[in-house]
Amino acid sequence: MTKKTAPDQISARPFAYRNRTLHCDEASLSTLADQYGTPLYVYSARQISHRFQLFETAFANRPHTICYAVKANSSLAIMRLLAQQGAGFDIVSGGELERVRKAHKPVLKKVVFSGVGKQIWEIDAALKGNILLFNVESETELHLLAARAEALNIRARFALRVNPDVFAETHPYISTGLSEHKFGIDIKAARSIYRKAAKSKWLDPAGVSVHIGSQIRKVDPFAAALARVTSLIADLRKDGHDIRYVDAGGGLGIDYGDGPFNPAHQVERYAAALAQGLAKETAHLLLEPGRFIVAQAGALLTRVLVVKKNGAKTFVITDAGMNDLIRPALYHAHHEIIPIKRPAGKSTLTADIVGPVCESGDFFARDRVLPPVKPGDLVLLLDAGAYGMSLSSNYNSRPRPAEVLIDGGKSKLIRRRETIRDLLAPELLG
Ligand SMILES: Cc1ncc(COP(=O)(O)O)c(C=O)c1O
Ligand SMILES: N[C@@H](CCCC[NH3+])C(=O)O
Repeated sequence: MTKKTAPDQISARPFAYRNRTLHCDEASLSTLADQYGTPLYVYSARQISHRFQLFETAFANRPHTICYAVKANSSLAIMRLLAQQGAGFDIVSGGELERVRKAHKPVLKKVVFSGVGKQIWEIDAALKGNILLFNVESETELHLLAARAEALNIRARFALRVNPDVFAETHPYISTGLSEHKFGIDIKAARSIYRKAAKSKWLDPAGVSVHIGSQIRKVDPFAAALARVTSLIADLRKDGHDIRYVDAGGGLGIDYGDGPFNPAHQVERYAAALAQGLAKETAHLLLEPGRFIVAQAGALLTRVLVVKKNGAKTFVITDAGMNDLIRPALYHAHHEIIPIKRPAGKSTLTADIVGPVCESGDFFARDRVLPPVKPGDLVLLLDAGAYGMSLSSNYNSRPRPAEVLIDGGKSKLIRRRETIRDLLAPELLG
């Protein structure tokens, strides 16, 4: 088991040079590449636990449950690590529910279920698992939930996920809290929907939830969204509903650049903003952080296959591609890229770092200045622990990477590398 570390004792990233070789905590990345091959996702259990504890500490003064957002990194081993620390989970599918069951079954009672298109089999499985809360995103879903609850003779605790119409100042693809987005229910319509729902004995209006987007660095939008939710809760109480939970969603951002970043400070500012929005509201607070917990704890280790020039441009082609880490292609996201062997001199190369996939969008960085590299060298893409492996695919029939967790100086394989046989297994020649 990972020991709890005091918030100020560890740096924002677990990757650092020791004797000129990059390590993840005590493990040499060059040794890991030899042992497990590349591309390889590497995570620090210590950093994940540390981030979780930062959240616990920042919210220690009020009743709360941290429901880690499974979509950020759905590894069973990482989920188990977090469950052992007391985490609940935010899920968005029947598949993620099954992951919770497999990682640590008793934690089903700390699960909240979000998502705009829940299907009957998913609702049934969650009702039977007696999860904590359904975050309902439409009236259609509310009717379906009531019908399934009646069919199974299980009363459903629910929160409406309200859309507060607050701008989250993040990439448009990952902003969710404006009325133009598909997520949630217009906050102005919520009160009357709770009134209607309360007429069904199969529905328990137990909470209100909100989630305004992801990778949000400024904390004011969280305060604004929560203030609107708090005022709704006051109205719902006047209407006689027994609201016990307020779900503030996830979305706290990290620093993907090379500047200084103080995670403890960031989560404290976030907690203060939520406290401001909640004012005197004392309902049990649910939090759904994903990225903040796992992004910087993980990185993608890859080997350079080719260095080539096309006209004026230099390309560094690695054995990882956009199918392994799609964030740069999808959002033009920035990931720092560093060599595993610390460079001796000061000379540099300006190049596009790209994968082998047959798409021009298959890049990790464009016109990036980095120390000279040659085929066979290892490089590391930082901050890839969230929305890396969980967004990976088999495009170009490429088996997905293996994953290792570094814990107490030891490396544990937590997902073996896929094989071509794995890829072809579900297919039928017809
Ligand atoms: C409902 C919900 N909760 C939590 C999260 C986790 O967000 P993040 O990883 O930004 O903390 C997301 C993703 O944006 C989400 O859609
Ligand atoms: N996939 C996004 C985050 C999406 C959050 C999910 N609601 C990212 O990589 O940054």
